[in-house]
Amino acid sequence: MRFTVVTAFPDFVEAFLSTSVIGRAASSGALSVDVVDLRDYADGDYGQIDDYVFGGGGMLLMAEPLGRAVEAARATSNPYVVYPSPQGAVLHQEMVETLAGKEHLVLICGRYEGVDERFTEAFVDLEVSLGDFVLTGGELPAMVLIDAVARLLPGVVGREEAVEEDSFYRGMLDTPHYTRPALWRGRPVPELLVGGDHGAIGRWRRRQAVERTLRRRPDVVARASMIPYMSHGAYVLILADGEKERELPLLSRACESYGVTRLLWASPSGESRRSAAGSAKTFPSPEKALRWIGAREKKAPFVVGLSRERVEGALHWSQLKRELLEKDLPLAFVLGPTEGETLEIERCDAVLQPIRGGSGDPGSLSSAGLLSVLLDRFFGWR
Ligand SMILES: C[S@@+](CC[C@H](N)C(=O)[O-])C[C@H]1O[C@@H](n2cnc3c(N)ncnc32)[C@H](O)[C@@H]1O
Repeated sequence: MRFTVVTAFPDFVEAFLSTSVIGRAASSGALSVDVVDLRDYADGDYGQIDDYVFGGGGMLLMAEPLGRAVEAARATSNPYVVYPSPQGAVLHQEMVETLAGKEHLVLICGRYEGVDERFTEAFVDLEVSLGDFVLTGGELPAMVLIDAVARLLPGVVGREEAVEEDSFYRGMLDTPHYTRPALWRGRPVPELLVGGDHGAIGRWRRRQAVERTLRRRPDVVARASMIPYMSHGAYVLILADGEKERELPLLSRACESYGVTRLLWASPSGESRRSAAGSAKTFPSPEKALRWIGAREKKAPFVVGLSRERVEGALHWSQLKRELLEKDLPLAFVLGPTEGETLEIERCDAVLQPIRGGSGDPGSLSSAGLLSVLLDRFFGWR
């Protein structure tokens, strides 16, 4: 992957490259960084790159030198141009992952009042902010972007799994970490971590990650997949009807894609539709299906109903997601019958608000469509 940093202060960026892990990765060839001096694209001997803001104010980087610098980068590739700016979208890990998929990033370092708006309109693909505060220049944000993107590239940081365990990689914050000594100023390391039971350590870490995310950044939970953090299985129970019977292969594929433990199929009328159920496990009634989950998990499942109609007390999915992570129980999503009959709410521990598209009509989505949206909200990650 290639980065081009366009800056009026190349020494600042060069110093970072000569000392950091990222700099070493650049010299080993894992990535390449060109630092471009904006003055090389200025007019005249003096190399003017900035001027006064029209209408009053401080200085601004001029559009022409910036435009020429990007055009020079474009002569060799088709780069994606990023302008770090306090007015951009606030940077987060998913954005970093998207940027890591580009072949060539050109990073434009603003200074003074920023850059001429016409340059942004004509050349910039994305404006990115580090947060709601103002720095003196874009060099630090450019270095932050290079660092965050580069550590996702193979061979840049030593142990690749470490990247996958970091905060936000799978949506949750990282677990707490400890090193020697095992007792420091009267504070011991959690005992389980010094024993060698890696299964128990894994479970403890996942639980810690969930608890600290719920405590510190509950907003992040909406973007995380629950599956890697659940101590029990996640089941989908379909209450059979004609539409779902036709859609069974799609329902089944959605469950597989999102890592559902088992798809269960129950006929509310009590008759067994074994022939229709395919890979799903068939039960003559929803109660029997839920009891089967309880016996398998050694704990009764938390039953969540999805209804197409508005039900009093129904929960928003993001609120329910936080509650489910807190409870850490086996989970059964129940997809109710399509028409007529409503899901028997008393069987459920919680009911979700209906999934609505822009038209506001949940009836226009197929059962497989509804299930996919539901699974993506709880088990997908962004
Ligand atoms: C002093 S700032 C300009 C601020 C600009 N007048 C404004 O209020 O939006 C100079 C440069 O620093 C960089 N910068 C400052 N704060 C930033 C932030 N929070 N995120 C990303 N870049 C930032 C930008 O490249 C910006 O052009």
